[in-house]
Amino acid sequence: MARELYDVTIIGGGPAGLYASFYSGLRGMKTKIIEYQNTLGGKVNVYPEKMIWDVGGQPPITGEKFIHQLIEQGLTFNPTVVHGEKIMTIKQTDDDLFILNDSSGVEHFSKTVIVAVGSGILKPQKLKVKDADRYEVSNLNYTVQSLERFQNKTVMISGGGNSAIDWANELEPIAKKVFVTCRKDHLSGHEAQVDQLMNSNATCLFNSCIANLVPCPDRQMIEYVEVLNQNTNEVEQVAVDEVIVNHGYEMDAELLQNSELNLDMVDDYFLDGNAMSETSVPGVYAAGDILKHDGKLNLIAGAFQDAANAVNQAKQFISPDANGQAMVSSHNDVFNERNAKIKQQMLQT
Ligand SMILES: Cc1cc2nc3c(=O)[nH]c(=O)nc-3n(C[C@H](O)[C@H](O)[C@H](O)COP(=O)(O)OP(=O)(O)OC[C@H]3O[C@@H](n4cnc5c(N)ncnc54)[C@H](O)[C@@H]3O)c2cc1C
Repeated sequence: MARELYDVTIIGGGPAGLYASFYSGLRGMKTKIIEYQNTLGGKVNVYPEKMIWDVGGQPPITGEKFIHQLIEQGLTFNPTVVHGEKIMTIKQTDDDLFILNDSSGVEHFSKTVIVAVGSGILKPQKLKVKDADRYEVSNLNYTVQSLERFQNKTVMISGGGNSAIDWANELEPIAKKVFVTCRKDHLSGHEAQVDQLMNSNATCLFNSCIANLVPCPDRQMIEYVEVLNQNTNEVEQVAVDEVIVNHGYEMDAELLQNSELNLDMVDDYFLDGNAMSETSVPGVYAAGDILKHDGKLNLIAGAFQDAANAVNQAKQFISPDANGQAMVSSHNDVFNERNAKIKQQMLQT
């Protein structure tokens, strides 16, 4: 089969990858996105019912609606989308093209690459307690797919980071009672969220962890959680309806470790880049959670800026005379026809 060459291939279809796809279309680049999951949206799929408040100009919106908007925008210029394939390696040819090998053995050819793999393939860190996996089909949760499930329930959340705090704050007003068990003597999250939680009716059990899950008589569900206080060695039994575990994600670093490129890394996982989204390999750019640089903003808003910078760099890598930045969208010819249509619709309503 003849190889089809793309200007840019984006690995990862989360917020960074989808915005990069929009922006590269805006810059007239032939674009492909390759996503391991069968759905786009990245990590936001972990929190479809959480309200997102901190994307500029965007009123509070659920994760699910936000994903729809991201996808609609990301596919504006009809990029090629490959679902359900994991990119295993990236290599560079003698004529300075990139070949990306996917898990089915297919090779993808590209002039530039944008790595937007976030925290890699999402694998939640499991609760390391005897028989925990048995309750994954009943009341042990690693994600919150529906708030309704927790309404008027007693919920034990294990974890002291941003995700655990976010879920505790989301669930506290609707649950009967929220407990948070945290190994440290403090919560490690954004100040406002920590303050909100500490001033709520949720009970935070510090210096403690889940030591044991006690099942109902039929052994199908967790009835009690045994919480161990690591300072006193006392064990408290808490009756629960649901348990949520937020111990972070295992980071799948295979792609960058297996690739035959001299990519500089941070902490053996992240790409050590700069504020222009460049990596140590010309032609390979990065955006979103995978990229570290001095001005990094670890939010969706930061992923968007990285993505636009990555695309602008990729454009100049291919065409050194191209502008360093795209024009603002209202001045961009590619939108003329679409703007006219939208204005016509506005006049008709
Ligand atoms: C519970 C929770 C709540 C959050 N709330 C907020 C919030 O309110 N506001 C905010 O701004 N941010 C929030 N965040 C952070 C935000 O979700 C991330 O910053 C954002 O998703 C990063 O986008 P990304 O595209 O870089 O990575 P991701 O969203 O992680 O997407 C990366 C994609 O790459 C794919 N991928 C990985 N490896 C490969 C491979 N080898 N081949 C093919 N595909 C691959 C993955 O499957 C994934 O779909 C929250 C995060 C969590 C966990």
